[in-house]
Amino acid sequence: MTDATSTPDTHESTHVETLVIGFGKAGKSLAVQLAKAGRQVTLIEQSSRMYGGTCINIGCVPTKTLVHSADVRREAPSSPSPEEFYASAVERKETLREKMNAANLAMVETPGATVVTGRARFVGERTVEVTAGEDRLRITADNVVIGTGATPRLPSIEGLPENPLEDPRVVTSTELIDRTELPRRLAILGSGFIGLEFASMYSGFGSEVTVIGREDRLAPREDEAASEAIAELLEKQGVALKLGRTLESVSAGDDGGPLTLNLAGGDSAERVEADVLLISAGRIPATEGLGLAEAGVETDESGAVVVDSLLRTSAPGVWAVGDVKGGPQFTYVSFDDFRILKDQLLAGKGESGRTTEDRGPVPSTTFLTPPFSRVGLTEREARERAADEGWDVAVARKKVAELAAMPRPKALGQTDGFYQVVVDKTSGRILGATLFAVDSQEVINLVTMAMKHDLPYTALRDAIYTHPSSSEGLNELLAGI
Ligand SMILES: Cc1cc2nc3c(=O)[nH]c(=O)nc-3n(C[C@H](O)[C@H](O)[C@H](O)COP(=O)(O)OP(=O)(O)OC[C@H]3O[C@@H](n4cnc5c(N)ncnc54)[C@H](O)[C@@H]3O)c2cc1C
Ligand SMILES: NC(=O)c1ccc[n+]([C@@H]2O[C@H](COP(=O)([O-])OP(=O)(O)OC[C@H]3O[C@@H](n4cnc5c(N)ncnc54)[C@H](O)[C@@H]3O)[C@@H](O)[C@H]2O)c1
Repeated sequence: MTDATSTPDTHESTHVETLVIGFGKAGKSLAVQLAKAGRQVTLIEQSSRMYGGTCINIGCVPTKTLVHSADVRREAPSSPSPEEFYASAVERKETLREKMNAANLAMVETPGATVVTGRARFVGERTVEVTAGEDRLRITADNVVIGTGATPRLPSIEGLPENPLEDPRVVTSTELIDRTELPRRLAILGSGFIGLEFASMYSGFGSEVTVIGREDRLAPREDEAASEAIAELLEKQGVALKLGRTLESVSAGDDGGPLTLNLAGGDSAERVEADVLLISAGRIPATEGLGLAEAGVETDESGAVVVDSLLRTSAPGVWAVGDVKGGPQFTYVSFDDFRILKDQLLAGKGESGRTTEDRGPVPSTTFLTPPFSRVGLTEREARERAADEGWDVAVARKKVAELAAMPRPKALGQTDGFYQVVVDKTSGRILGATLFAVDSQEVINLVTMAMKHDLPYTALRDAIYTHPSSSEGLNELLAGI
């Protein structure tokens, strides 16, 4: 086999040192790093459209490209028409996706690394069969890394086909962002990361958006004030929220007309008409049909590959990285998994022996406008644990509009949201932060860094920040403690 992209040859078989299944963040980073270190690695990806994985093709980057376009539209809604604007935004997204896909492939096309395009399935211990059309390739390996990611959870919905995506009016995020027609009425089932980001984004593009959430409030793990602030923002953007509701059934008709969604819960049954229904009900580990039992790889009840803190599975010489192992589904977690594995596979080269326990607090951002960012504990969680931990919990909270010494949001005309930092006054320790503001996807990393390195809140309070910036709000906010 050569160091080039290939599709499987009929019934060929080969042995490699390291086999990586899935061209995602962890998989590709590992393949490149191993090859650079003079190792032989084969990377299998089921679709050329997915070179580079979920994040760059159907996830983070294309969606945030569209979020940006939607923000531009919100600012200047006059011309062209919403439909034309949206079609050009999708084209812009697609141009970037194609470039990034090609750049990712080029990055892996390096001596020592081989990309095989086909679907992998274990047929024995550290033995995989790759299928592409009629062709089959059997590969045995010393080390196997499973990085197949996750796929959308598709609940069965009365009135829709068993696979709801067979109805062209029903989509997941993957299909929706490829369509150049702007849905006039978009209903969204699920109010997690994708549900909220798409609600904000499509309202910006000009769709009439309805979110159906089964919990009584948005982001139910957050403090109530945060849930209320998110709801207020979305309603201000024109999004209709149907919370504490379940989708009982859909009257679909087969004339291609609108869907009627029948909701239960709340005070009374309700109907919502929609041209497109987006299902964003979570993503499940992509292990179906992977033959894990034949490889001796254990999975849990959700289908996730069970791993230890070194990401080792129950099968010797087999690891799992990224979304497929369950837990938080973020590109940066997948990248950290790569670090953990690199240390093991390059052992003896002065690497540090990182484990999942070394991660420290992991932040997140939901890309609303403005973005909603979180790290560590909420106020409620901190107060619940205060007695046991001996914390004297203090909370600094200010609306963005009231942070007098932070003019950047005012300069951008975007003063929605708030800053909140929760601390233990006795030790000065930062317990958590909720930043719902312009630039919060950046500022949250600053707070995370301080938490990871046990800096007291006074370090953030007394730091010198550039001006005008969104970090400097921490000077004023934390002075209030
Ligand atoms: C709409 C959306 C928006 C998101 N936005 C963000 C965000 O803003 N920030 C963030 O951090 N995260 C975001 N995420 C989550 C993030 O994309 C994932 O957590 C991350 O990409 C997972 O990477 P991974 O390494 O697990 O594998 P993936 O990148 O998912 O790659 C797995 C690859 O394996 C391939 N594969 C699967 N099965 C097989 C098989 N049997 N044989 C061969 N190949 C196979 C797949 O085709 C895929 O390319 C988003 C996700 C979605 C869906
Ligand atoms: N900005 C980001 O970092 C970002 C953006 C998008 C996606 N992601 C990642 O992608 C993953 C998938 O996103 P998601 O929004 O699909 O999942 P999610 O887990 O964030 O939210 C799922 C939502 O669907 C609801 N739900 C689950 N089952 C349901 C059912 N049967 N019927 C109705 N509702 C149901 C849940 O209550 C929840 O509100 C997330 O976990 C996240 O880690 C991250």
